[in-house]
Amino acid sequence: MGSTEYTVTDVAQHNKEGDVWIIVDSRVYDLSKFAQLHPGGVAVLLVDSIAGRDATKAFFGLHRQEVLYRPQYARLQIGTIKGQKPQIEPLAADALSQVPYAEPSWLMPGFSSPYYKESHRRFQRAMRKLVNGAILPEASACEENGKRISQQLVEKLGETNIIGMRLGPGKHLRGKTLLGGVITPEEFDHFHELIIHMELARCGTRGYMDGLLAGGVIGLPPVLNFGSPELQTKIVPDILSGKKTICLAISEAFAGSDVGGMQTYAYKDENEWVISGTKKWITNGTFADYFTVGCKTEGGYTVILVPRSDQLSTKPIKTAYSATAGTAFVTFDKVRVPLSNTLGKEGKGMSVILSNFNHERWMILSMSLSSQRLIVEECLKWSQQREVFGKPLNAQAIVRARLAQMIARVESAQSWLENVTHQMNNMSYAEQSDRLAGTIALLKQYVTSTGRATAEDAAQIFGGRSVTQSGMGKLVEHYHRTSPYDAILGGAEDVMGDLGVRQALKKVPPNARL
Ligand code: HEM
Repeated sequence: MGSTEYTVTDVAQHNKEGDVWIIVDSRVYDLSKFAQLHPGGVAVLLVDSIAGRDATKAFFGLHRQEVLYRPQYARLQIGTIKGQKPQIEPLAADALSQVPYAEPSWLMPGFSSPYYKESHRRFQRAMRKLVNGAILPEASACEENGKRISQQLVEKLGETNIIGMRLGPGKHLRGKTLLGGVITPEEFDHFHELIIHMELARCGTRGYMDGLLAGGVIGLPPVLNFGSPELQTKIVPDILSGKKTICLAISEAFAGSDVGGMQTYAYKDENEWVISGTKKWITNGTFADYFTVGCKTEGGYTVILVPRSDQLSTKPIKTAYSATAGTAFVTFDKVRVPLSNTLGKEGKGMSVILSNFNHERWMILSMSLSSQRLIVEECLKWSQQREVFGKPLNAQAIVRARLAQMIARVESAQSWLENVTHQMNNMSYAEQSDRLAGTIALLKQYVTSTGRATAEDAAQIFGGRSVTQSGMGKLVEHYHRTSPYDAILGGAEDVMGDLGVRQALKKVPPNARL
């Protein structure tokens, strides 16, 4: 990157084929050789309004600013315009977006919140820095190439105790150093956990977010809540440190939201379970070392912890999102595990499975909402920088009307989510199962259905750019393609709505009358 200072007149001399300079945001670029390689073609760079001119507006109408920071393009900069300073700079790794509604209100200057304390602010800053520095680059690469999360990053998640924190507060965090010591285990609550989920989702890489050990967030709690102390001592430390991974295996081709339809069967042989059957859509299943498996057993259902073995095989399932999630079809062929691997009481597995759903759904909807907010930010920025019919896109009333709906959706869901999170902080696990299952189901339905409405609005605002996987609309394309996942995983949207209402109806007093 050159540091020479030029005048606008100097740049204007370089305005023909083989000798093209342009200005973008006070930086001078020599495109003479690059023009022939330009992905947008050479001709667009040679027109009178571009070659030798300030092309800032044209550039930002067609490219994301990150293009300028890619090393192969950054070196095209030969200097700057004398007396001018760049106005468009990348944000620092821990910085907050200044775009209204791009951050939840508790992070916006001048706003306060009854829920968040100083420890949450410290934690949020550290988490954002970690996500932008250590996670986002790998997330973007893996989302595209389909490779699983690197072992190096898994271990970093272990070392910072993010793996443990994503399970929520509890004794598994005792004595641990959280995110380099930025907060103590005693301070850690569900709002810190919410921050982790929401910061991670800002990567805008839905498949990778599942690949980032989401299987453990749903597969390990049954071990922590229902496994014997001996079993916990044997497997939990390795999982929390990132040496081993675990996933949850409940759904089957025979049973999705109707969990009771599962056919994977376990019978007892002396002091072992013998398990046969199949599981489908198992997140992280392609690489997990342990499987928390829902089985039909004599007289009911039982949840059993199953280590990977020769009798357990996994194969990848191709899905609409990235293979980095490790979505698997799992086959159990007379797999034998000790009876001591039972999680909870034999025959009482359904309550283990159902109570586990609340935290899973809360995590999914938190991440889904954060992804939705990212799309609101994309649309606010784009509607400002994109000019159509000689005016910014947001000069159109219909665009502003869509933005109004989008903002209202994320803000209302955020308030509801923070209320639910506050309740989680003040209820035991059993109380949450009893009192929050319906509310969380309704909130999940709300977030995922509004998410798809937002995806549609964003697609209209981005037009053709919303259907290409690179360029200006890449996050919108991704969200539009992957947001329906959240409406299915952890319980289909329609079932969520129904569950929420049925739970409420159960509690309508029999003597209630108008
Ligand atoms: C520093 C100067 C420039 C660099 C490094 C650059 C680089 C790129 C890259 C990498 C793409 C592929 C799409 C993407 O990744 O976003 C692209 C596309 C494009 N560029 Fe440039 N470009 C530059 C300047 C310009 C200018 C001044 C124009 C003015 C008209 C222009 C017009 C286009 C067009 C029309 C496309 C295709 C956009 C699309 O498919 O939606 N580029 N450019």
